[in-house]
Amino acid sequence: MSIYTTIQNPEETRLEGSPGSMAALSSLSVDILTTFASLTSRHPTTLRSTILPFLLIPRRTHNLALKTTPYFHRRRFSVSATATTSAPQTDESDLTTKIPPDNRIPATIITGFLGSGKTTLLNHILTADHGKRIAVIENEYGEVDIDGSLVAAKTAGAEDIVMLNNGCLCCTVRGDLVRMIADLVNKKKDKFDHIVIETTGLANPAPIIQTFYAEDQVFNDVKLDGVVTLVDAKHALLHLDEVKPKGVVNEAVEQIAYADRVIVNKTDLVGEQEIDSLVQRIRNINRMANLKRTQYGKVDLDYVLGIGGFDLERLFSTLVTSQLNCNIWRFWLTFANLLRIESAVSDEDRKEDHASHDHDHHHHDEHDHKHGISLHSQLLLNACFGYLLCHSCDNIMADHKACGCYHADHHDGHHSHDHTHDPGVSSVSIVCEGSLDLEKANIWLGTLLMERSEDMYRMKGLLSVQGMDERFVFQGVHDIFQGSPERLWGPDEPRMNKIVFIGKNLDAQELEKGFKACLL
Ligand SMILES: Nc1nc2c(ncn2[C@@H]2O[C@H](COP(=O)(O)OP(=O)(O)OP(=O)(O)O)[C@@H](O)[C@H]2O)c(=O)[nH]1
Repeated sequence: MSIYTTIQNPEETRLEGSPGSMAALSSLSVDILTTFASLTSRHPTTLRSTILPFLLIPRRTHNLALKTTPYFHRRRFSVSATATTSAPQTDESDLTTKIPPDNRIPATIITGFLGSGKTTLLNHILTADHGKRIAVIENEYGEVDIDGSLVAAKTAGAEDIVMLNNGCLCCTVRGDLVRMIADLVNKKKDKFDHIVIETTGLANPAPIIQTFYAEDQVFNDVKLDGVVTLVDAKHALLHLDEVKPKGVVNEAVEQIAYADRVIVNKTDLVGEQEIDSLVQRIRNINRMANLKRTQYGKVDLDYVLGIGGFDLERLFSTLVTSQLNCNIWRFWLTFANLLRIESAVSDEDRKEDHASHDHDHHHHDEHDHKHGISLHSQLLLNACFGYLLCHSCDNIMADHKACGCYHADHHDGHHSHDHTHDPGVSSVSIVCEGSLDLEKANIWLGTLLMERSEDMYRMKGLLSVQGMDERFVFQGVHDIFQGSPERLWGPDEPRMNKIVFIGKNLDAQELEKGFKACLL
């Protein structure tokens, strides 16, 4: 039998053609979800082509300002279900046992603000003894590839390292990511068991996550396993507290909001109290992710790989299990609520509300906070159901143009994505031959950072230093910088300097002039 329902409002759900008794409704809801869950896991494509298409087609209708209007699209849900009202469901029903395994390749997204320790964690994963064959996709913000060579140099573990340097994964090179994953799968499927994607430090993870559900080429072969977010214990608050202009995304907040696992890294650089207040701040943004404190990204690998954070089976079985005793009205209500993607990101009121909660639960912070469905799962449903969240105005809409805040600059065809990065933040890359006078370079950098360390988010370079046979790796995050010799220069290798600065209001000419003045 078919059930048709129109969701108008979470408080006002109407059923048509359904049996009248609550008991019947209750078992029906289970049947619907069983069907849904098994279809989801067994035939991801089938699910999308038989059920979701009905739901996927975005309609240019209303502008849904969730904060002010508790209104949802009128959307006709059609779900086929065998309404076996005679077989009563029990609380012990274990729906997950009916779900066959999902054999798609798992993918992990490593994200975190600039310099938080993503590459350090990646190297830890790649050099650890886990028996997994890992393909790596690296995305760098600057035009010059520094991380790629640092990862490649240190690892024997990676099956494949592919670089995406010509833009940010969350916007301009999303298409490249899709092609790259499709390429990896088509040509080397049997050569790796896991894909790890390191985003730039300025990536907004939401559109990257959506790629895993919106693109058939990816969805059919790869499943998103989890989002791991690194947080720099010393500098994170600086970025989390930064007030951005309306419509500009705060990437540091977004990265935490979408995490399954948060790693508070660099705890050696700060005291316990600072870490505690940072953890509290993180909890205000994301109460559901697991959290660990570390140095140099040293975490157990099962904390970051094989998380199962985005399993559709898990999501739907959570829904089912939580609804076993409830009637179908409540089921739809829950479902409707899931579509209500609430931006944890800029809701200062909620932050206040949870401050006391976080304080009370302080000692449990780093353990289990899974009392609900996480933001990424909401995003998953969001992706499945064809809604988009506009970060410019916090509206949910069926397509970009349906958003009331439609602006050509961020919704146009060339640069269409649902967020805008801070235009004041940019990168300056310098590539030049020659050898550096290390002492001069030290003085220049020291002065630069004394004057501008807040604005200087990240510096990294592969340098040729006078009198040194090795490449010199230079790393800087705000006021902390360090350098060390790496591998030997090759006999025929030109001694090129490559250095990238990322920060706010950077003056490219001034930086280039300063750097070149340190060359001999
Ligand atoms: N003191 C300290 N330094 C760390 C720790 N983890 C990483 N670092 C250093 O921090 C710097 C940045 O680390 P990366 O791993 O390159 O950071 P990232 O997030 O990949 O940087 P981007 O890709 O540029 O955003 C490097 O110099 C690391 O050695 C830590 O726990 N403590």
